[in-house]
Amino acid sequence: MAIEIREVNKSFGEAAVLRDVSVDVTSGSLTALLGPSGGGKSTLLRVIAGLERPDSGQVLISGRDATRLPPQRRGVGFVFQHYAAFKHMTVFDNVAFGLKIRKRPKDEIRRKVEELLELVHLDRFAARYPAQLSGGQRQRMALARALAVEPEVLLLDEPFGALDAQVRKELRTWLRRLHDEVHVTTVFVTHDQEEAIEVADTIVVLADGVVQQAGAPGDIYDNPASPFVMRFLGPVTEIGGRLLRPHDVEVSTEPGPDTTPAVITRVVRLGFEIRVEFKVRETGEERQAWAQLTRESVERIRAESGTEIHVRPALSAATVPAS
Ligand SMILES: Nc1ncnc2c1ncn2[C@@H]1O[C@H](COP(=O)(O)OP(=O)(O)OP(=O)(O)O)[C@@H](O)[C@H]1O
Repeated sequence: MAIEIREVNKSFGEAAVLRDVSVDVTSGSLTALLGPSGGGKSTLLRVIAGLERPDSGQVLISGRDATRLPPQRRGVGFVFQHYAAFKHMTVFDNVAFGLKIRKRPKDEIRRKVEELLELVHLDRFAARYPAQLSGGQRQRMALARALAVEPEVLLLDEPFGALDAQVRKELRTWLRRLHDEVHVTTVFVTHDQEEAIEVADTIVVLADGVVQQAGAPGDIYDNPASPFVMRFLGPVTEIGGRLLRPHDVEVSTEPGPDTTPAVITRVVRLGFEIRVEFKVRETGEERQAWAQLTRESVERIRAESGTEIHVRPALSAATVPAS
């Protein structure tokens, strides 16, 4: 089910939180709303859900104007960061809840819940209570509960936000796989660019209430529309007044066309990749920059502190003006 957000504006008092936001979410896709804190991600998700009414603009779900529909008539399921499970109910009953209030036949409920618990790898935990689950298991239960009523759209607000880094990583891989199995149109909010790049088909970068860029993760990473997006999506360094990815810096011991002289200040070995920090002298000023190199290239140029080098953006590098 496709979602179209058309020129949505939303203010709280004087503060404009969404400004002319237009986003297309393709049917069956997994879309990340990515951006810094306070950028408007949750508000946009709540507008899609029907929990906030936009001041102007439209939300179309499957081509139908849903702007004024109440949440329960939009066919959307939600999972929020601090998911409130029913503590007095077992995992099975938590997942069955939405089906019970819809008065589905008992047999159907059992079949459905068992199938979902298997899908989220909680089949062995059906009889437990939420307090007896780990944080990651509880989030998976929340997803199973949201999926139980077969929503056409699944909205996840920082679904793994409260969990530690290791569990987050496991759950993102798992979410991707789950999505590949069930194909429900999913929109999730995250401020973690790695999470967005790894999981999503499409990333919408939202900051200051404005869509800064939208596209496939690879496109946004390689062709950022602005210095802001470039910095937000990954590491950057600056050479010759341009921002580029540190793995796109070419380092040589000889000067060449368009190279800038530099002196290595530090070599940091992080496994296969090596971070080479250097001082560049440009227009009479000294600045720090760095390159991410492989072991081979570091050996080739005999990089160590004090080595004189010449740097330039690789020919294939995507760069944006630094300011
Ligand atoms: N109900 C509300 N009343 C007043 N201001 C609000 C309300 N909801 C959100 N805001 C403000 O709107 C702005 C955007 O908030 P929102 O939660 O959408 O951002 P976000 O990008 O999701 O941030 P975070 O990652 O911190 O959750 C913030 O400045 C916030 O304080």
